[in-house]
Amino acid sequence: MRLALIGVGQAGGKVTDAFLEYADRTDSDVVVDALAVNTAKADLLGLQRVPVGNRLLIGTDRVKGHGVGADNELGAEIAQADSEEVLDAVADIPTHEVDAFMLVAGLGGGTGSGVAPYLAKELGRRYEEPVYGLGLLPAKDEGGIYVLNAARSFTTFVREVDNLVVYDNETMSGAGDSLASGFARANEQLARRFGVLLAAGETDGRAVPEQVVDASEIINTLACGGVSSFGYAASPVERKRGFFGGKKAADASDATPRILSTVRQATLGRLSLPCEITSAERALVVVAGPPELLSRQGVEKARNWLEEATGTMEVRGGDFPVPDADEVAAAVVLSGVSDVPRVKELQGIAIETQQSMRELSDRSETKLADLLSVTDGDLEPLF
Ligand SMILES: Nc1nc2c(ncn2[C@@H]2O[C@H](COP(=O)(O)OP(=O)(O)OP(=O)(O)O)[C@@H](O)[C@H]2O)c(=O)[nH]1
Repeated sequence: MRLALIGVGQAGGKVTDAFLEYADRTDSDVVVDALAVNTAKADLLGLQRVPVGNRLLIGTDRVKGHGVGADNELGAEIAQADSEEVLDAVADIPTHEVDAFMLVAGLGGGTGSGVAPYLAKELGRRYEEPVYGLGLLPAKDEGGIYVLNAARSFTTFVREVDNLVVYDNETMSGAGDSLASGFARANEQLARRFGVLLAAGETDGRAVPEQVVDASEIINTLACGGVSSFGYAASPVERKRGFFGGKKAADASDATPRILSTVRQATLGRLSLPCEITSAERALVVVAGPPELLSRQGVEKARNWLEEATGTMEVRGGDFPVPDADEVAAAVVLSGVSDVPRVKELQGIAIETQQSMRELSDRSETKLADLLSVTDGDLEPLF
């Protein structure tokens, strides 16, 4: 599947950069073109891969290139005022080569969270290709304003995209990491996991899959709309070196159980958005690895297992042979999930935050009035 990627806000831009880095590294052409949209000039300057001409600074008359400071209502206003600029840049993308648009945004901030849903709406109106969102939820310790932003943006974004794939920053591994290195690793993992899925149908002819997962399989999986979660797991393959240093074929005796256990791990392990898997409407599984380890029986068994585990009949799947790969990897998409405790939790905290912000603002007004009121005498303001 070939994407036009639009990273919005700081997180959106960084994840887009990571996708481009992955595509370069693996010599894959899953990203047809990529744009980065931001209200903060510094964030755009910090990007490494998005071409300079594809970095769009919007809202300069309102925020002078300094970002919206986690105010996603302002982000949404700027999107409404300046979206033409972005849509003009999208018009330069060769859309005949594009299977879908994907908007990437951190939902906790102000720019990505406010601008991405509006762009989704406009793209949906103008293009036939599906418009997907990749939304990043804030981790639990990020604070009330981020959670409130995320809850409001989530509701709007889901409504405007054909499917919202969610990555919860709470699932980021690496407790001892600095924030920057934690994000960098999470972004790299995101790009790799998506990369396997997207590249599966874009074979370069070096190794042809038995069951191809092409763009239409992904589009049909996501066509039920709503929210998606994805999982990934990999099992390392031991390989001996041949006489001339090349890699020998891997031992294929345990190919079927290996595929099955990797797919189970991808589904039951840490999902990008933890959810009740039986609430999924559709599912997709891609098994990637050295061709000699991609047994047809293994892929079929894995698909049957996924059907049973999720209780859905609509499970698509296939293989993605990668000669010389050092692992067998499984990428699983659970589409249209509806039992997601984390979203309910987020909404609960958001409502509380909203309420206390209102109370605090009312109280501050009264306190200021108290502070300014003079009891003994009269103080005239200057004008
Ligand atoms: N996964 C991931 N999440 C990130 C990254 N950077 C920031 N975030 C998350 O994104 C949210 C903040 O969004 P940003 O993208 O920084 O904010 P913004 O959209 O640029 O908006 P403003 O800074 O308010 O103008 C927080 O919830 C962070 O946890 C990143 O590189 N990767």
